[in-house]
Amino acid sequence: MITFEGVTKRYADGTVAVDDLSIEVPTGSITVFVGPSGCGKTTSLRMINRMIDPTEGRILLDDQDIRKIDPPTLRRGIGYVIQQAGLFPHRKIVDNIATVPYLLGWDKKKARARATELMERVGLDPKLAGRYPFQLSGGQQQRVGVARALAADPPVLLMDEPFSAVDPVVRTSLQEELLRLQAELHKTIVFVTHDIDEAIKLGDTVAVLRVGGKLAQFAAPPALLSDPADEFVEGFLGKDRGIRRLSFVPATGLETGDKPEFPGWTLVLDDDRRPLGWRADGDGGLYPAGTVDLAKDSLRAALDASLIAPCGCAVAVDGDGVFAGVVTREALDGALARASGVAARG
Ligand SMILES: Nc1ncnc2c1ncn2[C@@H]1O[C@H](COP(=O)(O)OP(=O)(O)OP(=O)(O)O)[C@@H](O)[C@H]1O
Repeated sequence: MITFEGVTKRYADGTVAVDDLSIEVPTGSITVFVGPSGCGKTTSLRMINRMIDPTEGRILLDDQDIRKIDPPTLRRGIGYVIQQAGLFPHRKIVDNIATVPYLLGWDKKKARARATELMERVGLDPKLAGRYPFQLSGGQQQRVGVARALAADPPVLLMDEPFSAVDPVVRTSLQEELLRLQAELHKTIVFVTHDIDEAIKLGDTVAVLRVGGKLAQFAAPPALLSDPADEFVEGFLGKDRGIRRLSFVPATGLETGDKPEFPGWTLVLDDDRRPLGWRADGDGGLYPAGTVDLAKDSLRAALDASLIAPCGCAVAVDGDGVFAGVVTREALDGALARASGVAARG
């Protein structure tokens, strides 16, 4: 756990970048610092690895005051990923990733073997190992940055806007890769972004900061969406909070009818009982079936599937895409009503 206790950072010119921040960053989960430009996100992050020292207050890492740990020792347990990866341009990819193992005195063979293993972990073709950073795409460079930060297996990972310099499609895949990695590795990750959607997608907990370095709210994404602390947080969260919140409500338990039909429509299944589409009784045309896997998808996905289907009825499938039932409108309406009831209660 990383604990901020009344942490303030005032720069020499008097700028208060962080103002009396007290939060607990839980071990093994992702905590996101989000807020507009200049609200003190990077300053807060860099105080964790002592690139910046607080003016007041203290930061504890697993109950130990980090001022009592010398910075090189502290940083050995903390990986650091920055925007545009910050790779060494004259070092091959494999040697960029092996930077910390080399510093720790690993022999070259072991360090390179670790680097190659990490390339696969972060979704990079090991054939790229001998290239230089300029020979990689922006997304690939970011993956190298993540691999480099993980090389010595630090328990803590600091990530400062790591995905903001790549296009939205690559960004989405990097975010998904991070979540997949985290499900395996369970690192304590502190992630800085100015993008609230990224914060909500990645964060187990989100700290919203306002300019002046004041904490506006510290909460899990569903709570943030259903119960923003004030107008600033509400405005920062933007529109469609209700719909976005449904992403956190599991679709498990939605009732289904077992007949592949709905008045006026028949669901066409292939030989393996996978839905092909809805056949209209009237014109005989085949229209798309919106499918949802109730075991793993959200209520938002179920609603979306029902809106895609021409008859307004989502089709449940199992993990192999095999027909598992038709989600009744009553079941969906009931689940939506329950979800909004929970939201209203906060
Ligand atoms: N070395 C410094 N000296 C004086 N002021 C600084 C210094 N570094 C940062 N600041 C100021 O502290 C405030 C917080 O900066 P910080 O970089 O932490 O914000 P941020 O939220 O990460 O911003 P951005 O999203 O734009 O990167 C800003 O007003 C910034 O101008």
